[in-house]
Amino acid sequence: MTRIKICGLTREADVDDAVAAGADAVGLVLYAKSPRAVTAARAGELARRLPPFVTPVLLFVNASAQEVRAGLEEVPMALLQFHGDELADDCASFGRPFLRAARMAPGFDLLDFAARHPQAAALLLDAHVEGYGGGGKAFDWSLIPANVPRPLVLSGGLNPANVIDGILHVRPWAVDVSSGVEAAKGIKDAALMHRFCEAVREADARMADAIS
Ligand SMILES: O=C(O)c1ccccc1N[C@@H]1O[C@H](COP(=O)(O)O)[C@@H](O)[C@H]1O
Repeated sequence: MTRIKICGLTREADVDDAVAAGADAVGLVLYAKSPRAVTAARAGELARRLPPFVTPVLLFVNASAQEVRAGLEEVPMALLQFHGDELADDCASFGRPFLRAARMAPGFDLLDFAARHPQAAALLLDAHVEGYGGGGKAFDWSLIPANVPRPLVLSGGLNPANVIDGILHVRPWAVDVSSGVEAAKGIKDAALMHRFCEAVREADARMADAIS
């Protein structure tokens, strides 16, 4: 079953709608330059709405250790997502599992990147965009080598219309979406979140059919 993360939530209603749609994880962006940025305190408020078995993810871009710790004080059980130029040892220094974003572009060596980030729980594959992420841009999935030795989270420009193809092509552990389920930057659309999650389940059903 492909796990689903919906990222960039800023409002209580969007958190509730993401959970109702079937999200396994919700992302809270602690990066001041993002249009989806929330403060650590706000991330705490939003994360405390989550029911059991839905994971809060705190997203950072080149944050200081102090900023990461401030986020963890508010959301102690968070999974971390490092989406900038962070060093491997720094990502691992908080004693929490983390996703390490790789910025996919022609010539990028994902196998080398995986080897340089051995402690990452999973590699999150995003398109190389200005501003680090959340750009709504897909990358060429054929750039992903076979046998990357880590669970993969496919992201970058996913939406209800292309996520089935993405899953069937990449077979990731999870998918992550932000722009593709928004009514406006930082404002999620409940119907699009539902359609996205339904599409993921459809992809899973097609993969199960192909096996049987
Ligand atoms: O969401 C943001 O604003 C953001 C800012 C800086 C780095 C990452 C960000 N979001 C992540 O970007 C990818 C792709 O998002 P999209 O679906 O293409 O909009 C996703 O992993 C978000 O978690």
